[in-house]
Amino acid sequence: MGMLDHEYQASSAPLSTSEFENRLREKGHLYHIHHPFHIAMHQGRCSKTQIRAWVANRFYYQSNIPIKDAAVLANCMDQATRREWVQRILDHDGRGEDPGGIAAWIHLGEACRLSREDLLSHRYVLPGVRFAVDAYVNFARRATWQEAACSSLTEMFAPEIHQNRLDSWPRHYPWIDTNALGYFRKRLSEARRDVDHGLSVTLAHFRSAEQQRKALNILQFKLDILWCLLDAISMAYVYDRPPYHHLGRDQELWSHSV
Ligand SMILES: O=C(O)c1cc(C(=O)O)c2c(n1)C(=O)C(=O)c1cc(C(=O)O)[nH]c1-2
Repeated sequence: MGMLDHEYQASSAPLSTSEFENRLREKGHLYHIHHPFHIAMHQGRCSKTQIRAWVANRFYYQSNIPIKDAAVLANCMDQATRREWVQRILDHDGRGEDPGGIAAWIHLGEACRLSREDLLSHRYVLPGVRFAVDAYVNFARRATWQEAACSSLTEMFAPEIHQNRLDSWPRHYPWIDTNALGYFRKRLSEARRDVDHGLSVTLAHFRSAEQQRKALNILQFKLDILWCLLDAISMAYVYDRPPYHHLGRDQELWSHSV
């Protein structure tokens, strides 16, 4: 298992809270910010088709985050936690005057010349992306709410990736209206707030050495999901191996309706 070995070694002494937090944060070296597709995107090496493919596929993740958070609420008997957690659903679905994150992502899609219908139909969602995202939602359905809170902690590493996009996209992809990057701006503060809550739940709940190892493995599972998502996109749009490529294709984006 190479670099992951330490998570499986039996040890009975729990880490101190700060050591445990450090170990969770060290997982940042496996964040998808280091995936070759993301590096190419930040360096301006993505084609318009590759950007469109990423935006259309990532929309499936966006669409499922509120479903995932509703599953967390459904498993949580603690009213104080629900009061705080429900904000995550409102962040994405919006409320009152606030159109929310899903609407902001659709705006991004339209700026990339994808229609609302292209996004909402999920017609460009690759099977590998679907499976990875569904695994996250299904995990939140079956896990305890504290385990699900722990799985959201990849967001510790998200502000940096959103900031990178805000910094590099206007330079590299001037064909995308910068007003459409509002989603990334919005997430900078929302992700920090989510992490404060998710981290306090995780540090308080996972106390024994065994539980701490479990938490680290849950975080690894979530890192795997994000990494697999980009692997699926790379397979189709970098290596030109979309599903059923033996049939050939005559369109810009792979679509499940072919
Ligand atoms: O753009 C990204 O790289 C990225 C990563 C993640 C993440 O680390 O899970 C989230 C988001 N964005 C995001 O926008 C978002 O709303 C979000 C919610 C969650 C979660 O696990 O509850 N992760 C993420």
